[in-house]
Amino acid sequence: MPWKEKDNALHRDFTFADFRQAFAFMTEVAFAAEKMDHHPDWSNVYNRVSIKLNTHDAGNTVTDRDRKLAERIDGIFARYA
Ligand SMILES: C[C@H](O)[C@H](O)[C@H]1CNC2=NC(N)=NC(=O)C2=N1
Repeated sequence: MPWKEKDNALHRDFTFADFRQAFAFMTEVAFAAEKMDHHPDWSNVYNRVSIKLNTHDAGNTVTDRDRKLAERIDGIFARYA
């Protein structure tokens, strides 16, 4: 799973064919985040999405909730590759 753990967070960047694909991915991730009540710190520039995950309630450190959301994000991304 190509996430980098750095500065108490998981990081991964994603690239898509175009903006619409990137935004469709973000929409699916948003629903997964809502379902888990665990939300990403992310940015989007055209066809690129950068995601950072940590747990605010644990003092902005990496917890299993972040690892679980990262897995779900990878599963969603696999359908865009
Ligand atoms: C009130 C709400 O349930 C909490 O703020 C949830 C929401 N989403 C969250 N997302 C993340 N990344 N960390 C949290 O601690 C967290 N807590």
